[in-house]
Order: sequence, then structure tokens, then C-alpha cells
Amino acid sequence: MKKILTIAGSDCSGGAGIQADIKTITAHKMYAMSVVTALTAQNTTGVYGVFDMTPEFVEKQLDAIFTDIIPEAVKIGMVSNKEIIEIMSRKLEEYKISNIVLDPVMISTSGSKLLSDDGMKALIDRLFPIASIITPNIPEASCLSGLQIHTKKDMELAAIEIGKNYKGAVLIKGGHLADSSDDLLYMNGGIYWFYGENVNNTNTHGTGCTLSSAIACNIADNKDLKESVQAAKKYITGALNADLDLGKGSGPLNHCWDL
Ligand SMILES: Nc1ncnc2c1ncn2[C@@H]1O[C@H](COP(=O)(O)OP(=O)(O)O)[C@@H](O)[C@H]1O
Ligand SMILES: Cc1ncc(COP(=O)(O)OP(=O)(O)O)c(N)n1
Repeated sequence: MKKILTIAGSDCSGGAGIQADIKTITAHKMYAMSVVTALTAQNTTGVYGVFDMTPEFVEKQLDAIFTDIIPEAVKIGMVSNKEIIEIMSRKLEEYKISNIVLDPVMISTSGSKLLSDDGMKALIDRLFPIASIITPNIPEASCLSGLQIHTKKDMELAAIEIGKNYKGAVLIKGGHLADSSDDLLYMNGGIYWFYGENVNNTNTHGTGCTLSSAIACNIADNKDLKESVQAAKKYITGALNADLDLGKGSGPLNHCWDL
């Protein structure tokens, strides 16, 4: 069985973070492991608290995993702060871990900050260089490129700008566009669009976490990056169409559908 590690924050309501990742990995019939970087108190209406793990305990979790079960792919989500990022980067290099999918989680869609200011620089300097692919959403791509993004053309310009400083693949997710949910992959100087059904469902809590975990599963399954993104998009569309409606706000996805 393929083993996938998620390094991310906990969402106690089960829609995003570690919980979304484990559900996604299990739905792909793979074995999920987790390193928790932070606890959040959140639900479908917002984030009400963040409690960071100590860097020392993140290190202990990483050592426990990497000295015993080596994952075929790793997904990185919420990483909270500079100290945690530095430990992660050291450990991922020490154990020569590859196939890293990095979701640069900065702010939740509900507006809460999930990465400190000095964390942003550490994320770019220490984790971007070891990732096979980074998966910013539109606000994150805007922050990384310094460009406003309102259209698909803007997404292309932002990807090229991010690609000037980052040599791996960049997937800009289109879920925040007004009238489509098409995603853009920029890789080796080429632009590839992934078109999908724009599902009429406001229950989108955890879409980014789910997409990046699904990409990690597909990479572990020996698919190339384009195939991995295509298959992950299919998974997201299925989970949105399976139409769960929980909570008072933007609810979680339904992972209980036949992949
Ligand atoms: N209404 C929707 N219909 C179809 N796909 C969607 C919808 N909303 C988001 N997605 C998809 O979910 C994935 C995550 O995108 P996005 O919501 O932009 O990320 P994030 O959750 O990080 O903000 C992308 O593949 C995007 O295309
Ligand atoms: C613990 C935790 N990690 C990540 C997120 C962000 O989730 P994401 O799928 O990117 O998008 P939204 O759920 O914010 O729409 C989170 N909320 N919590």
C-alpha cells in the first residue's frame, strides 16, 4: 500500500487541514500519516483560535515517522511560523524526502491568518526549493507574484512571475474566480489549463487541502504531474457534486463517493 504523509494544521470541524487530508488519502485507498503543526478551533463559519505546536515537537513527530515508515509522497499545508518551517526543511532534507506537494496556506477563505509574516519568507526560502509543485489559490498567488488577479490571463501572468523565482511546477487554483473554477499549471515554461465543471455548491471548505492531498496520492501512484492534477480535479469535482450540507457556513466536502 502507498503511504502518504500530511504535515499540516488540525481543523477540529473536519473540513480542512489534516482531517481533510486523511479523508482524501483514505478515499484514494492509501495509508495516511500526519504531522500536526498547529491546532485550530474552527468550523464552517470561521477560525476562532490557533495554537501552534512547538518546533521541537514537530521535529519529534517527523523523526518518529521518517525513522520507521517512509512515505511515497508528502503534502504540506498550514505551517504556522518560521521556526516550524526551519525544522521541517531540515528534516525533509536530512531524510531525503521527495515528491513534496506544497499548499502555501496563508489565509483561510473566511479571512483568518494561518501563517505569520516571517513564516512567509521562510516558506519561500526553505520549503519552495524542495517542493515538486506549489498550489497557491488566487489570493496566495497574488501575494507571491505581487500582481492583482481577476481573470484567467492574470492567472497566467502571475504564474510566470512566480516561476521567475521558483523553478518547480506552480498550480494556481481557480476556485476564487467569479465564473469558472479552471486551474492553471505552469511547468518548465509551459502553460496548461485544467478545465472543470463549475459546481454550484457554496460548501467549499477544505477544497485547497483536498486538492493538494489528492495530487500527492496521484504522484505516489506514479502518475506524472499533469495526470496527477487532472485526476485530483476529478476528485474535487466529485466531492463537491456529492453535495454534503453541514454547518451554518461554508460546509465541508463529501469524501464518501465512489472514486
Ligand atoms: N465551485 C467549484 N466548482 C468546481 N471546482 C471548484 C469549485 N470551487 C473550488 N473548486 C476547485 O477546488 C480546488 C481548490 O481551489 P480553491 O477553492 O481556489 O482553493 P483554496 O481552497 O485553497 O482557496 C481547485 O481545483 C478549484 O478549481
Ligand atoms: C488547519 C487548516 N488548514 C488549512 C486551511 C485552509 O483550507 P483551504 O482548503 O485552503 O481553504 P478554506 O477551507 O479556507 O476555504 C484551513 N482552513 N485550516
